[in-house]
Amino acid sequence: MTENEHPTGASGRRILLREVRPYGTGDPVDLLIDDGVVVGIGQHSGTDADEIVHAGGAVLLPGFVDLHTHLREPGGEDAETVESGSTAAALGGYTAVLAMANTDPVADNAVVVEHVRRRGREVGLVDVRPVGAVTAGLDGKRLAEIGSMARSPAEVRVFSDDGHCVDDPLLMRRALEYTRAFDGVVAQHAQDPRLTPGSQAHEGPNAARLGLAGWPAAAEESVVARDCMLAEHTGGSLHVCHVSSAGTADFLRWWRARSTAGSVSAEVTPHHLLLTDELLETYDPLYKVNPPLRTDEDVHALRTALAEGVVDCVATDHAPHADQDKDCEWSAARPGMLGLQTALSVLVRTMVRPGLLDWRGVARVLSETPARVAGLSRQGRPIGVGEPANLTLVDPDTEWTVRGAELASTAVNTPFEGMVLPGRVLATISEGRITARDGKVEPIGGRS
Ligand SMILES: NC(=O)N[C@@H](CC(=O)O)C(=O)O
Repeated sequence: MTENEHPTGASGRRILLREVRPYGTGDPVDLLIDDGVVVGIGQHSGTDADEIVHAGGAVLLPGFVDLHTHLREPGGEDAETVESGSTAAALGGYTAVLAMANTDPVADNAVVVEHVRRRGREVGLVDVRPVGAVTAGLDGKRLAEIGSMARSPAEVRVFSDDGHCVDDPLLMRRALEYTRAFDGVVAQHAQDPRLTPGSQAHEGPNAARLGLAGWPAAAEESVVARDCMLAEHTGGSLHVCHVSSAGTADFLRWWRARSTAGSVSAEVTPHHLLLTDELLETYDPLYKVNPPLRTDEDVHALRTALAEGVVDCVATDHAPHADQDKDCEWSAARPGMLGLQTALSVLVRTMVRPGLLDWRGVARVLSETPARVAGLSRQGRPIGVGEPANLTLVDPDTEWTVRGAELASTAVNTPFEGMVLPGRVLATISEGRITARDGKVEPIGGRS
């Protein structure tokens, strides 16, 4: 299948969205979709539609694209599968997700990435795009089969050792050079391992009080600075995963003002926009994550950087873990948090309600920029006639209580357990097919 075909299968149906507000502005309009494409925006009678969705003035956005999802298949199916993760993604408003390579076996060759892409198509709820590993077996020693993954039917464009840092500067340089040849991107988990041996939490007074080994922000900042320089030197494309510190944001601001070559994009996670290391007090491993939750000052710097476009997108780092890996003492627990079904709500709470981002800004950080970074030409498009119908309908006002057990993931490790958050996804439309509506995915059998 090529980029121009319909990854989740065009419906051939006519769907009328009644009374939607594209980007949350203006008077409500009706939007007509036919065979996967938006064919009309304005007033429509609805008499010739197969299906009508009454939106009541809800906000319409381009479908969300997650650059950083751990789907755990193959090898970690007790935490998540392509099917359960795709379900969570569709319910969270996503029409495409990039599936990280730290599976078992590692996605460092064409066979594994093709398997993941195929499973995504079989499930058919979101466009699942495998990320390829940068180094074989994520060992940081030699490059993975980057070219063969890029040329394979899985069409891999983003490469990452996420969970591990590509800390050898020569390998990082080679990866940036190599991926440049096919417009690829290296997504770096920036963490100097020599500065973070045995690290458990943000290095600061809270970790010290609890006797937890620290993960200093400098371990991230120094790698980001080095990699930006390597991107400029090689002309390659660097994507910085999960920016977590005020210092990284400051560096990127400075870098963007002076850089002349290469390309740098950066993501922040919803949890780093809301949560701080004060939560360590609970000693609850739900709050253990890599990079760690940091301070209030970092949270505010990250919000400002996202509003300014210095950090240019939001990615979930959705990291499901089975109960036995979270329901244990802090130091034995695996780092990571669920994120797909709460990302929009956390963004509404941290950025939209405080006036830091409007809905156009939300479309930019959740959809347009991630689609551009991933090279997905059918995603992150403007809402307009002739465009592919990858869309998300949002009720900005309704508040809901997060319950891990009610989320679609196999794992339940949400750090937002019990929190009341604003904003709900009413419906997700992928290539003209309703994939999620009113908190339920639409069965694939319902597709014509
Ligand atoms: N972000 C996380 O805390 N966890 C990630 C990998 C990682 O970055 O350690 C995971 O795969 O679980």
